[in-house]
Amino acid sequence: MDTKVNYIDVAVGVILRDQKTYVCLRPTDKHQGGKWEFPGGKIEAGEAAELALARELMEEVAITVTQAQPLTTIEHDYGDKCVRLFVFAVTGFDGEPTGAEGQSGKWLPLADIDIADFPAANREIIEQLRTTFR
Ligand SMILES: Nc1nc2c([nH]c(=O)n2[C@H]2C[C@H](O)[C@@H](COP(=O)(O)OP(=O)(O)OP(=O)(O)O)O2)c(=O)[nH]1
Ligand SMILES: [Mg+2]
Repeated sequence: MDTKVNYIDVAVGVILRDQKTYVCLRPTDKHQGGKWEFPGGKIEAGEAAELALARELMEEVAITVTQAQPLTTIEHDYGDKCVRLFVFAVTGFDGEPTGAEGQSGKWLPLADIDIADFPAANREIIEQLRTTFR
């Protein structure tokens, strides 16, 4: 039996400005649908995480990333799938974030961030944001 875990690698951007972060609502028909998320998506085979981040943030929220730093990497088993999130703090960007794929988006004050609204894998990010960026 193959016991190796196949992780889905995902690039995630915590877009930061004025003590707020831009989050999007995941469509209900998608994995973890109905939860808020940090924009991002699957890293393609052979693609660097930073490049996937820039590509996904252009596709999903129509911004050009000009400054990003790795925040953390999170491995999480949802039971139906395992994800590995490469999380970046996006502190510089051109353009104004918008739900470019028709999804809802909003600037969420870091003071109001609540783990209950995000996928379970995001717990560590939420806790880090509460302490680091307060
Ligand atoms: N983008 C994003 N994905 C997250 C977060 N937390 C979390 O567990 N995930 C999971 C949900 C999904 O299983 C996976 C990301 O997949 P995705 O649906 O965004 O991928 P994608 O943008 O490439 O979309 P698609 O082409 O497959 O439709 O990571 C988060 O904060 N942001
Ligand atoms: Mg996505």
